[in-house]
Amino acid sequence: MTKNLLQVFGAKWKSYRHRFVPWVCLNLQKNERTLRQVNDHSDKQIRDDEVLSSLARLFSALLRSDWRGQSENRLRPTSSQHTHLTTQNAAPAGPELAPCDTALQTLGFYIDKRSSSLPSAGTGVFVTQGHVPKGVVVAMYPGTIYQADDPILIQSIRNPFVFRCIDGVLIDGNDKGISKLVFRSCSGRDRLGPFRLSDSSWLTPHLSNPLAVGQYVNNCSNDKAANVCYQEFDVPDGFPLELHQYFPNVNYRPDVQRPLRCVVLVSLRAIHRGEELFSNYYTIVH
Ligand SMILES: C[S@@+](CC[C@H](N)C(=O)[O-])C[C@H]1O[C@@H](n2cnc3c(N)ncnc32)[C@H](O)[C@@H]1O
Repeated sequence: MTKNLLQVFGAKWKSYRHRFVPWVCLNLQKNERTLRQVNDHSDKQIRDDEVLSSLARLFSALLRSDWRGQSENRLRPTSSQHTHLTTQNAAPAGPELAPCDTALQTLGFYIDKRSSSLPSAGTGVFVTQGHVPKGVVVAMYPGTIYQADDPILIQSIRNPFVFRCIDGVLIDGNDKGISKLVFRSCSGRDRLGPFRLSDSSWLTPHLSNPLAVGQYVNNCSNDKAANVCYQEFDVPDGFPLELHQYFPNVNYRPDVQRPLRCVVLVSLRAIHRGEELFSNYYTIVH
């Protein structure tokens, strides 16, 4: 009986401790070494231009394979608009492919949510097809972007999916409840003519951008070392307009005078098919 109670308490504690401030502070000290190692090596695991070109390659492939798509009411530019805005990355329409197959073809791997390999950790993210090389973008952290002074109190209550960037910008990656409603509403609001500027399909079981599951990556432990790290970047003005529809992020405030903040997860080593992704919740490289 006492053993059972201890087991239940232990499981509850393991899933709650990441939100318990004294525990976080203790572990920040423990994790300083990891942070310094990353910073000593170079400020970022991979350069911003590598992140952007990898995303542009995937998004272009998704657009091509979804060109005649019947999957959802995604707005597409007319052919004349596309000719006008097209980039070197956006080649003509290709054969229709499911987004996961497009990811596999373009990046050489595919990730998906599954029951975690850690007891009591709920859902995690796994490499389900292919092989991830070291130093590539593996996943994106979807969600609504709140500037440091935006109101987020109600959305943050009992919400383990709020990600804090170094400069205080927050990303709410919760795909349920009020967070879901807020993302949908902001995503529907922000359009430029026929173009959607963000992707809300991560709130459904059918993802248009298969990388948008980064909020489900679990924290590393003594047995399971981190194999991915978070890396922040801002989307530059020159990013092709027609590809914005695959960014799983949207600003909460419509009048934000700064580029869209995004967070990607970058591989720290080669990751093989069947392995679960683990990050360090207290290490961000910006
Ligand atoms: C951002 S969510 C990750 C997704 C989560 N596993 C789920 O199923 O919703 C963070 C929560 O996952 C759980 N978690 C993450 N890493 C864990 C670990 N190493 N051990 C136990 N629980 C963990 C904790 O409940 C934490 O508050």
